[in-house]
Amino acid sequence: MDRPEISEAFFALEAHLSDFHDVTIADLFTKDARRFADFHVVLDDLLFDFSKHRIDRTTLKLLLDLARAAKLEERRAVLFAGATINPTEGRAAMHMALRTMSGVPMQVQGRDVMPEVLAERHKMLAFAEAVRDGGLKTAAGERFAHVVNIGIGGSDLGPAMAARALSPFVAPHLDLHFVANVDGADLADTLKRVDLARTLFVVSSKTFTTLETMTNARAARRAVIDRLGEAAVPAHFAAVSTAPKEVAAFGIPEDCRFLFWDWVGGRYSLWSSIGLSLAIGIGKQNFEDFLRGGEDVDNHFTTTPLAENIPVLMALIEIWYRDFWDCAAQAVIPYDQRLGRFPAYLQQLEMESNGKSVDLSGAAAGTSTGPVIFGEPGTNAQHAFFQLFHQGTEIVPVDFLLAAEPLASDPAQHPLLVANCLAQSEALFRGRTRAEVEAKLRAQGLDDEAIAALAPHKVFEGNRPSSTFLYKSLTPRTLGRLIALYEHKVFVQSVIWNIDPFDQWGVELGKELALRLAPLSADPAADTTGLDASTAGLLAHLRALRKT
Ligand SMILES: O=P(O)(O)OC[C@H]1O[C@](O)(CO)[C@@H](O)[C@@H]1O
Repeated sequence: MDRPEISEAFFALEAHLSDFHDVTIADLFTKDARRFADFHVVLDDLLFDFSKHRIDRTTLKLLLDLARAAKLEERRAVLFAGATINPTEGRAAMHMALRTMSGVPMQVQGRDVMPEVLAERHKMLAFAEAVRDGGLKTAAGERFAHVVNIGIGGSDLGPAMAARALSPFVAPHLDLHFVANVDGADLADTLKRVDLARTLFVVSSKTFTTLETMTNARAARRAVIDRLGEAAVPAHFAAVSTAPKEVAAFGIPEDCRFLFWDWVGGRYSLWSSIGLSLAIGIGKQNFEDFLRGGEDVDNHFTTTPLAENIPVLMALIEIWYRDFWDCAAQAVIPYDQRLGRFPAYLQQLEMESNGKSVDLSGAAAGTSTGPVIFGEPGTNAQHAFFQLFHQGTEIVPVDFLLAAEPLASDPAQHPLLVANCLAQSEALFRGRTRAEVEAKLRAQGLDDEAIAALAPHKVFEGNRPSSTFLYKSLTPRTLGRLIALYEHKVFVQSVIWNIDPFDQWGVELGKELALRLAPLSADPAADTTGLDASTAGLLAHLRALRKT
């Protein structure tokens, strides 16, 4: 740690670790009757419980000292002022403007962007409504029944995740599909599920150059031409991009082109016209409610004291585990089936943002940065990898997400879901001691020898941390809130780690090498001299396999 501005706060936390050598989360609950009362925050109907953590009041104070030492409030002001917060790309990161409903001025590098944001939002939502209500027709004059979003990364994960999360709000006469992979199977399988004559393709790409998206878009265009004729293309394609010239060159008419701007990062773009396919599905009002959810969190993040600020607390607690307890992973487990793609969405948001090892000055970061994020819906995850959470040698902090009321599903099953979610977080921190295990086995009639053999396998160490997000139901507004909470968490962490969370240079090398290798993979006679031995060997074997 050679960052003078935060080293004192950092070393104080390091020293404080020893306070937990023989104190467990269960002990903290026993000692402090007010623990839940003081270790949760409410934002409207959403409750964030952070009481089941290896933290006490001193930890929180020291973590907040760390945040202040890193000048969190000042950096937050820079972010919201629309200044150049992403120096390696010379850009602002002003996705918050996209969910500003009031139209108050929002500056990007000194210019109010709200007029163009509102105009584009208006154009996109009017188009979405027209597709939805049948005002906009197919080439043959019919209503659209299928929308296929073609995009990858931030141009796919956001709308795909949200379309699934909000499926009860999607118009029943519309099916939303998402094609991302350059593996032709993705498009081929989707084309089997749609009626091409009633399908709108939305080509979503910030740059409109991404290999996967442009390959799939051209293939979809060929499919439309083969089946419906060239003249049908303008009626069956729309596009969302920051590159209007490239979109025009693809043959998409002006009224089906939707813009966003370079100050919107791909993984923050769901709030922009990239949400078009979602907006077609859920309609204008629900999409605006979704934006309101994001705006709720922007207001909370900018106006709430740090000690009660949910994204700040989320960030600091995760940093506590990452940098002081050496926890390399963080799980997100929605007990909400429709949030099934939320962990994948967060993987891009968090790992593309904070998966960095140099700081803003280009020097080694000096601390561990972003953890591995993963997750699956509960209860499925319980039957897959929770064994490791409970008894493995890794400590994996967990975020549980739970709705108080189900939407469009059998309410009789919901208490079981709730019980499982609460049971898991309780089991994780409480554990089961050797004495408890032995008493249980004895009650089952086992003798001493059998008890001695079995007991070690049945002990749960406990003291395993988790947070719980409990909300009324998974509405558009709730989803907007959840996403924005995680976005701002990522930003807070980047400030403490002093890294740029808005660039993603780490994905470039693989893209370059793929372009170099593509002709070698396509042409069996192409010269592989100069490749490393493994890559050359794999290509040779691939060529041999293709001949058999
Ligand atoms: O929207 P585009 O330009 O097609 O890019 C897709 C994705 O590719 C990345 O640039 C890197 O893989 C992501 O950040 C982005 O969301």
